[in-house]
Amino acid sequence: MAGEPVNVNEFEELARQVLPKISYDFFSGGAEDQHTLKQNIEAFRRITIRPRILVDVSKIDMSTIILGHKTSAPIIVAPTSSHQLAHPEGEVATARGAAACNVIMGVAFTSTCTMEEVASSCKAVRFIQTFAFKREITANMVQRAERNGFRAIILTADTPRLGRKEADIKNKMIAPPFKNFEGLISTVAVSDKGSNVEAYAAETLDPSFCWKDIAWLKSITKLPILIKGVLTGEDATKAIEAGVAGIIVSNHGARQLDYTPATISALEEVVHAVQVKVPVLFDGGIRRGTDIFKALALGAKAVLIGRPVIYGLAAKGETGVKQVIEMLKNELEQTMALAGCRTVDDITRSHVNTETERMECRM
Ligand SMILES: Cc1cc2nc3c(=O)[nH]c(=O)nc-3n(C[C@H](O)[C@H](O)[C@H](O)COP(=O)(O)O)c2cc1C
Ligand SMILES: CC(C)CC(=O)C(=O)O
Repeated sequence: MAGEPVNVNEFEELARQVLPKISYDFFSGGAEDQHTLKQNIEAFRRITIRPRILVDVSKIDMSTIILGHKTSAPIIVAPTSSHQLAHPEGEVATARGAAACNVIMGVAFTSTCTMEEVASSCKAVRFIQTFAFKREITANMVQRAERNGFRAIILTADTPRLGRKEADIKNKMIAPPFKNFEGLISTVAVSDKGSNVEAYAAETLDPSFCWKDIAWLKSITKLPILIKGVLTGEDATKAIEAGVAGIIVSNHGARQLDYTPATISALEEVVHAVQVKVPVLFDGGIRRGTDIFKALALGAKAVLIGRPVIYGLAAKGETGVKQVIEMLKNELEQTMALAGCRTVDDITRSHVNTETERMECRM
């Protein structure tokens, strides 16, 4: 690619050039046929924007408040693992990039820098992400999150076991050391059969964890809990009953169950079930400011960005993370101006048309 990247897709190309194939495959891949992986992006293309003209857009304000924290834009860095496979400074560089843009940083417990290292590296508002781990691991995570100033817990609930990413199996992907587990689990044996990430999962996850166990998690922490991986109205209702502080509509970047819907197609069902009782956040396939605009129009309070941030990190470290977030912010600002929305609250359902409305027009 000639010259500097002008959009986040071009950062993916830069990352592909600098990363070893095994790492690029790990970051970019999805489960099995990767049908949902493609749909997460394709489904955005089927939504059109209904702009309004002659609105005073001389000043655009993208700021918003998420769980009481003011951010410069409705953008959160999604919790993703293994950042040192992308860049030696790992999650510390990512968090600094997020802090520079004044957006919230999601830190995966399966990070390659420790929670403590990330916490002391920058002033970003940080949320810690955990899986349904065995209880002793969760209890340790909660204590450390509270001690280190994390502001919320993201419970990723779509992973009772690991999705099958066939590229990782073929490549015999070796997970980097997940330092937060030190002292909590025995050293994970390297499997010669395929990805050793599975060995980690088997040793740490508790597949019997279910809705009633959220009461236990709530009993051991004062931090608000966001539940990540909700794709249906039924589960959104259960999440509200369980008393979560927010819901993240996500299919884990299409890395868990293939043939789940594109997340943007599942968003409205969840938003309707939630009835504004808690904020609904969204991730999966956001590559443009127009995608953020569409997700907000369909009811999301903010979006999480996964792979583009990793690609920025791989290409240029902290600077790349910052550039990716700034690009998305600039594109959102441009979209808001051209669609006639001065603030994020001005973006409404009537600013987009989905396939459903287009079908109705034809009838
Ligand atoms: C390489 C990679 C690692 C991930 N690791 C985690 C993780 O540790 N915990 C988690 O909840 N989600 C994880 N995710 C999912 C992201 O949080 C997010 O849901 C997804 O990346 C959003 O889709 P996008 O990549 O299209 O933006 C991971 C995603 C990727 C691509
Ligand atoms: C270590 C893995 C379980 C991280 C993850 O969630 C993923 O790779 O999708």
